[in-house]
Order: sequence, then structure tokens, then C-alpha cells
Amino acid sequence: MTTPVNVTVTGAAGQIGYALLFRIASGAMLGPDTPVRLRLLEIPQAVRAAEGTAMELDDCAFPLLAGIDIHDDPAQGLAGTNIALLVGARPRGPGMERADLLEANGGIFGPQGKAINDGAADDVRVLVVGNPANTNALIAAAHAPDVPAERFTAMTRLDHNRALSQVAARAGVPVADVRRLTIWGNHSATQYPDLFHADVAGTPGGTLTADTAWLTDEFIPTVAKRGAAIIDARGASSAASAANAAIEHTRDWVLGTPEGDWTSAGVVSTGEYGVPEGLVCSFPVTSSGGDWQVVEGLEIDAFSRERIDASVAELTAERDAVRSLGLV
Ligand SMILES: NC(=O)C1=CN([C@@H]2O[C@H](COP(=O)(O)OP(=O)(O)OC[C@H]3O[C@@H](n4cnc5c(N)ncnc54)[C@H](O)[C@@H]3O)[C@@H](O)[C@H]2O)C=CC1
Ligand SMILES: O=C([O-])CC(=O)C(=O)O
Repeated sequence: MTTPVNVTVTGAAGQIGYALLFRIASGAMLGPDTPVRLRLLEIPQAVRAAEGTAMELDDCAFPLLAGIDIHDDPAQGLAGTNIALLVGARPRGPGMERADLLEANGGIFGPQGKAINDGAADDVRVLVVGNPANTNALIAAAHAPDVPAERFTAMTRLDHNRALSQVAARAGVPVADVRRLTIWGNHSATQYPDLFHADVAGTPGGTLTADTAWLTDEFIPTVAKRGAAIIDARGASSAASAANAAIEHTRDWVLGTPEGDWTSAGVVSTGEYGVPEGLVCSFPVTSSGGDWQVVEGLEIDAFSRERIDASVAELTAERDAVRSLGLV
């Protein structure tokens, strides 16, 4: 039998964790031939709940599930891991300023980055889901100097999928016929969903952008503020769709993106499209051979440039804030 892949999920007892673990164990993430060993990393108060989830995982009798262990120590939970899905984060509480949130998350993602540096498998791949995802990924990467920076990513796949769904509905075509959309920038309300390079059932995305009122007043804000709209409607933030996006991000990273299409992911900039080096920024990306590549050479007009720059400015401000807190 193939050696199992070690997958660590932090925040395993949370709502995304509950929607994520069963799909990983079923083979949805790494395919039907790859067994997985799950490591559930939680804070001590939530270990009991994680044990309950592990009991349910056992009760599914998944043939691909080679084992489950539960930890409350990052060094143990991330030792030998091949894939680290960093979901657990400190949510913004009443009266908390942005700097408080960044500092609280620095206390989580700094030690987890160090644990990855010191003990993860050589091929470790890290996806940060916990918000603020891009800057948490930056903090984790800064604490892992021995791990190549390109192994740290932040999730904007949910934003990408939200944009696909909105465009398909607008154009009246199946979702599968919408390709080459891009989410640029931060996983926040400043993100820029770009359909200028898209292919919508054989029609250039530019055809849809001709309706500028729809583009600027509906499409862009609907995608960028979808997280808040879900919280408003559900009374809790997106969970199943976030878990699905984490599955798809990791699947594409490991197994490759389909020919002729691309997706979106927050990756460490090496200066592409004028984004300052070192920021974790969402770009159009393809994956092959287990590595992301930023799609280069797209023409960016003034409309897109202004929006990309605004989101990158927010990422720069977040980086400056964590720098001044000594977190990176
Ligand atoms: N990037 C994206 O597209 C999305 C990101 N999110 C973010 O994902 C995160 C998780 O969301 P939910 O599962 O709904 O939250 P939740 O509150 O239901 O669960 C979070 C879990 O993380 C655990 N946790 C906290 N600190 C931890 C630590 N140091 N180590 C291990 N576990 C720790 C908590 O005990 C809790 O069980 C939030 O930050 C949320 O904002 C949510 C949706 C989409
Ligand atoms: O908005 C939130 O708090 C949760 C989130 O990241 C999303 O749904 O995109």
C-alpha cells in the first residue's frame, strides 16, 4: 500500500474543520489512491470536541484513513507533516482593533511556522485559511526560514469559486464553462475579482465587462463582500464552502490544474505584476509538478490596475503593522 500522506488540520474542532476532515478522509483532496493520516491540532479546551470528531471519522470506516492523532502542541501536531491546513485562528472580538487581531494571530502563526520549520516533512505544503489569511501566511513563512517561501500559501479559492458562480449565473452558462477568472490581492473586501481575461463559454469576459454598472456595482462588491453576506444570512461564517475551497486548492497544488485554465491562490510575490516582493498576494496561478506558477504576461488596463494596487496597498499596510509588532 502507498505510504499515507500526513495532513495536519489546525482548528480541527471548528466549523470549517468539521466540513473539511471528512472530505479529506474520503479521498476528495488527494485522490482515490492516496491514504491519509490525519493530525488534528487544537487548543487544549477544544481537544475533547476534536476527539468527538475523530470518533465520527472512525465511524465512517473510510478505507483511505490510515490513522488519526490529536494534539494541542504545534510541535507535535506538525511533526512530519506533508500538508498543513492552518484553519484555526483568533476571530475578531468586541472592541478588538486590527492591530490586536494581528498580534493575537501572530501568537498562533509564529509558533506554527516555527514548528513547520523544525519538524515538518521536507515536501511540506502549507495552506493558511484562518483570517487575515494572507498576513497569517506571511507570519508563518517568516518563522520558517528553512522552508522555501513558495510552500506557504493563503486561500483565495473561495473568492475564486464565488466569482465563477456569479459569472455563470449572469451569463446563463454552466459553471464549468467559465474559465480563467482571477482574484487579485488580499482575501478581504479590497480583493479584485477580474474577468477581463476570462473565457465564458467561448465568449471573452470583456463582453460582460462592457456593462460597467453590473461590473462595478454588482459583480465586484458581491464577490468581495460575500463573506459578510453569508455571516448576515447564516449567523456564522462560510464553512462548507470554505472547506471545499481548501480541498480544491490543495488538490490542484498537488495534482495540477486543468489544461487551458488557471485558478487563484495567495502566493509569495517575487515581484510579478509590480506586487512588492515577499507579500502574500492572490494571483492567477497554474500548478504542475507540485508547484504553483503565476500566470505572467496578462495585460492589465487602468481599471484593473487601480483595483489591484488598492488591495496590494492594504497587504503592504498589514505587513508594516506586523513588522512593527515584531512578528515578521
Ligand atoms: N480564507 C478564507 O476564504 C476563509 C477563512 N475563514 C477563516 O477561517 C478561520 C476558521 O473559521 P471557522 O472554522 O469557522 O472558525 P471556528 O471558530 O468555528 O473554529 C476555529 C477553531 O480554531 C481553534 N483554534 C484557535 N486557536 C488555535 C490554535 N492556536 N491552534 C489550533 N487551533 C486553534 C479553535 O479552538 C476553534 O475550534 C477563521 O479565521 C475564519 O475567518 C473562513 C472562511 C473563509
Ligand atoms: O468573512 C469572513 O469572516 C469569513 C471569510 O473569510 C469568508 O467567508 O470569505
